[in-house]
Amino acid sequence: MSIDGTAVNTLARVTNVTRRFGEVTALDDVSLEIRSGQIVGLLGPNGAGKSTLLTLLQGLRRPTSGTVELFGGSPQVAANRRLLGCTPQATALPETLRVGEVIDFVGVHFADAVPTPELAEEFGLGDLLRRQTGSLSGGQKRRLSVALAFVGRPRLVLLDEPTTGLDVDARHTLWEAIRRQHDAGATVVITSHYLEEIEALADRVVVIDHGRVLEDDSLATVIARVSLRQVTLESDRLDLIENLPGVVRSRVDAAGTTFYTQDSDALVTELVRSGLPFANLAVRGATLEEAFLTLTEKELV
Ligand SMILES: Nc1ncnc2c1ncn2[C@@H]1O[C@H](COP(=O)(O)OP(=O)(O)OP(=O)(O)O)[C@@H](O)[C@H]1O
Repeated sequence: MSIDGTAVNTLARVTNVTRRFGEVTALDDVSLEIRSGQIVGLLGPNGAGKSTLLTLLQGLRRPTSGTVELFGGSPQVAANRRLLGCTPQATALPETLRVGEVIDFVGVHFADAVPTPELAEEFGLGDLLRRQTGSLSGGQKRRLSVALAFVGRPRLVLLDEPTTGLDVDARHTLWEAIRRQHDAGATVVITSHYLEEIEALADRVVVIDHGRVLEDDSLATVIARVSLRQVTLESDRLDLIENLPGVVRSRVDAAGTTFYTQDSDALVTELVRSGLPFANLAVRGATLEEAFLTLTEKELV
C-alpha cells in the first residue's frame, strides 16, 4: 500500500485499542477507521478519551493494547506522519516570532508547502503576517494554530477543539476555512464541545464516553437513531403535561416549555385527549445536542 496513492481509502485505523494511565482507562477496546473524504466529529464529555485517541493517531503515545495504523503503517514512524496535520488543544506559539516567520518555519519541513501569503489569506491572517505571535488575540492565535496544521497539504488533519474560546464570528470564519480545506481534499477529524460545530461540519459522528465508542454513524443517522422529538407549548398545567406518558425530559426557555419524547404524534394525541389547556404548540425533530444527551445519559440509552 502506498502512502501517497489515492487508492488508499483508509487513512487511519484503530483496532481494539485500550489505553490506560495507571488506574484510569482512557480508551477501552476502541475500533474505528478514518476513511478518505470524511469530516469525522469526535464527540464526548470531558475526560471521554477524545484527546487520547488523537495522541495515539499522531504517534505521541502508544496503546496499552491493540493496534493503531496511520497511512498503512505505524504512526510512530516519521514517514507515515508526513501527510498528517494536527492542531493540539493548547496553543503554544513562539511569542517573539512573526506570524509569517512561524508559517515559513513550519513550511520548510514540507516538499510542497502552501505558500505563506496564500495560507495566511485562507485563514484570515493576511494582514497579520508581520505581527509577533505574542501580540495576537486568543482568536488570532487559534486561527494560526489551525492554519499551521494545513501548511504541508495534509491528507488527514486532526483538530482538537479548534475553536474553543472563540466568539461566534471567529468560529464561523474558521469553520469556513476548514470546509474549504476539506473541499480541496483534506480528510478531517475534529473534536469539539460545541455540538453545533459538529453539526455544521461533520458528516460522520463518533460519540465516545468513558473510553468507549457509543455511536459511529452518519450525522443524520445518529440524530435519527435517538429520534427524540420536541413538543413546545405554553400552558398553566405544565405539571400535569410533564406526567403524560412518553415524556422523557422537559426544558423551559423563552419559546415556552419543551417536552422531549420518542413519539410526538402519540404525545400530542395524549395531550388533546387529556383536555389539558395549551397554546402555541410546535413540534420539531431532535438536534445533535439532544441526541448526544440521550446517548450519554445512561438511563436513557
Ligand atoms: N497523561 C495522562 N495521565 C493520566 N491520566 C490521563 C492522561 N491523559 C489523559 N488522562 C485521563 O484519561 C481520560 C481521558 O482523557 P482525554 O484527555 O483523552 O479526554 P477528552 O475526551 O479529550 O477530554 P476533554 O474534552 O476534557 O479534553 C481522563 O480521565 C484523563 O484524566
